[in-house]
Amino acid sequence: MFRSALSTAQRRCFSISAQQNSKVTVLGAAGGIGQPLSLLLKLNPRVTELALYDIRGGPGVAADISHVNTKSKVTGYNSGPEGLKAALEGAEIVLIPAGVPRKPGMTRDDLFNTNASIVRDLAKAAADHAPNANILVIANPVNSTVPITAEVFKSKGVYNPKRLFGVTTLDVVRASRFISELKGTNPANEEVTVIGGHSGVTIVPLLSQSNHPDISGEARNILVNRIQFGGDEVVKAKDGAGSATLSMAYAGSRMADALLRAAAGEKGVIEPTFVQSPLYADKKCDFFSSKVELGPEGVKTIHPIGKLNDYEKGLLAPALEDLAKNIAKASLTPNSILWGVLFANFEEI
Ligand SMILES: NC(=O)c1ccc[n+]([C@@H]2O[C@H](COP(=O)([O-])OP(=O)(O)OC[C@H]3O[C@@H](n4cnc5c(N)ncnc54)[C@H](O)[C@@H]3O)[C@@H](O)[C@H]2O)c1
Ligand SMILES: O=C(O)C[C@H](O)C(=O)O
Repeated sequence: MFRSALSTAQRRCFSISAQQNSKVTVLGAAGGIGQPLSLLLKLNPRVTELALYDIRGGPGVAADISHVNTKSKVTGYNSGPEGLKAALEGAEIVLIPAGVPRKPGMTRDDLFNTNASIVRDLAKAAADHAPNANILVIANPVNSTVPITAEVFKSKGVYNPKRLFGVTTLDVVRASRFISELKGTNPANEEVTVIGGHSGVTIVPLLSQSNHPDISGEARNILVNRIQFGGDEVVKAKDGAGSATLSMAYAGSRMADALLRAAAGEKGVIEPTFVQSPLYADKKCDFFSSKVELGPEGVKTIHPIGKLNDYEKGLLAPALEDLAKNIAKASLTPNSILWGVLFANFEEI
């Protein structure tokens, strides 16, 4: 079952005995996403050291995962600045699933007040102790937590837009699976470009660029809606016990693996991801998810969106409107989380 969930590229890489020395850090490692994500990273031979941090339970999860008989070293850290520093130092990749998940009836934006400060504080530690790492933000609302992370790194003078990623891989994973269910095909052969952001209408699947540009009418409406609101499907089914964790762990592990392969010199590694992007900067969307080619320096090339049909243009307009608001919120909220950054910097002087 595990095998069939892996992409061809991932299967290939998982069977390679890699020479890389790569420390990967998970912040929020004891959570619903953190635990299976850490397990999948333990199975990746490109990861040589796995550092697991959480405000509670990091060392326990690390002890458990460390018994899996792959070569990587696993370390777990207790809550606090010392543990955080040790977890981050020397990291090539830092994944941040730390944060509160949704309950039924909530939007991802409703998580802003809680998660913005969690991500801000972890980003501050990452800027201090792993300024050159690839930072992969999973915590919601991704449309806002990524710009917050950028502001924190800027305030520390270490911002490199090529190294900051909002993880939107789950949208692409869902699109591939849902279209394969509809068409009775193998999802491994179904690639659907998904652009925009990571919440509701900001998620824009480009079916016209998939293997099935013919899907239209009510079937298309239903499929697009399912891709846009796939997260709600899981939140509803979990009935108060959180949101997607296992599929997200798979998606996060796929994104981390793509960066590790690109760092090892593999060419043509392309993943959709939410990065600082020129594509719709004129619409106040300085961050945008699209196909991005990865390289040893992180972002190598942001691919153009390609041709959209009228239906997709109709999806993109409200997506850009919402996304611009989500991005602006990261710096414009009255009780600006950036005050926290400035205050913290002031305290250090
Ligand atoms: N990007 C995506 O596609 C995607 C998909 C699913 C979930 N998410 C988001 O990921 C986040 C985590 O979801 P989950 O289901 O794993 O939640 P969870 O509550 O199961 O786990 C969160 C973990 O974060 C830890 N944590 C909280 N504050 C912390 C801090 N300051 N430092 C370190 N660890 C801290 C908690 O102790 C907990 O173990 C949520 O915000 C959720 O909305 C994003
Ligand atoms: O839906 C959520 O809140 C979690 C995540 O963003 C998802 O898409 O599953």
